[in-house]
Amino acid sequence: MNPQPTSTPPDIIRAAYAELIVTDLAASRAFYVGVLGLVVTHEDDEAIYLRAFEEYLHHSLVLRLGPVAALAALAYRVRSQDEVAVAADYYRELGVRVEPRAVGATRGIGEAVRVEDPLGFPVEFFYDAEHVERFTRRYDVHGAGAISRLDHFNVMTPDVEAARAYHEALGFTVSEDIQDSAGTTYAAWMYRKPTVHDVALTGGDGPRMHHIAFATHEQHQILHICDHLGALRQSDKIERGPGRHGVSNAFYLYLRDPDGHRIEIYTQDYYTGDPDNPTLTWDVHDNQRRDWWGNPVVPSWYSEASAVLDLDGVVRPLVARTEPAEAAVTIGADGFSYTREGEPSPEYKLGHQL
Ligand SMILES: O=S(=O)(O)c1ccc(O)c(O)c1
Ligand SMILES: [Fe+2]
Repeated sequence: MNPQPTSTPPDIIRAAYAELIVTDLAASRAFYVGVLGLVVTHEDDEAIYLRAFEEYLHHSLVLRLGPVAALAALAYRVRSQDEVAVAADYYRELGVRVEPRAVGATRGIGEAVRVEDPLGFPVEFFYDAEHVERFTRRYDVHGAGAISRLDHFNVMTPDVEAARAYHEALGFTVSEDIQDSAGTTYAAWMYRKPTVHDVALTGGDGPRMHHIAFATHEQHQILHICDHLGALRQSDKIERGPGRHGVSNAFYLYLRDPDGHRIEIYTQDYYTGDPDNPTLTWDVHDNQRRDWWGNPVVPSWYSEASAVLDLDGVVRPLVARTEPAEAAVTIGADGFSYTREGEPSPEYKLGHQL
């Protein structure tokens, strides 16, 4: 693989949609439409095309029926239809698999290109897409848990530094990251749109999809989703949170869908659009980095993630992370995390699980 292509990278605007393989469309519909309130743009026996309320493109999420729950595509919108060809050339020079996609290969999407990126992820670049009704002001259909837009992808990959360099070459900028005193990077958040991230890199065995995140405008929408799941006696779909992130400052909730795909609902991160936006680096031992209130990260959040398909629909084999694992170093090996640097935290705030 050519690590540093000379050709121009595609001009990526934002993380736009994800395509997930689910094993039971009805169960998935009950979750994504019945609980999360996403709008159905189109549905048939094979797939459901969903959008968040502020999305005017055909969809923010495709749920496609299949035998194995997995990620089928992460799709970025580029600035013009010409940028699709730029993307194809860039990835051909990278020496990875490039598959042009005809108009309608994905319902509602025009001529596009899908690649197997250097990290092993199936990524689509598109511009032309069908415009549909934007439900921004359709308060008559917004539920109490109204989701406004897709915000970011979080991918699990063994070498975060290499993944960071690959995304920087694509024109992404790091807003925040987590490192240790030896310079190991455990996670990084990178953006094209002027918010904290379009993609986050989580160190771990990969390629795996850690989560897809949707944004709401306010905390009460996230709290309603929790209450709604409680009313359905489906509180087991709540994996982590609600809480306040240290990184990004967002108020967050992590859910697991009927297939175990992790979905984050997220609100109140911040603007990053000036050219000199400062990068914030967190110490991996800072107990407030992942939850500003110091609440522990549940072990499954570090260890579990969705399988990823190649462009033939085959699950990608995993590459093991060789650098230290965050879950091991924050409260394990050296036995400490801190709320205030230099002061030991009490056991109950170290996040040990019973
Ligand atoms: O848990 S972290 O505060 O590191 C975090 C920050 C932003 C995110 O989108 C996320 O998934 C996780
Ligand atoms: Fe996230």
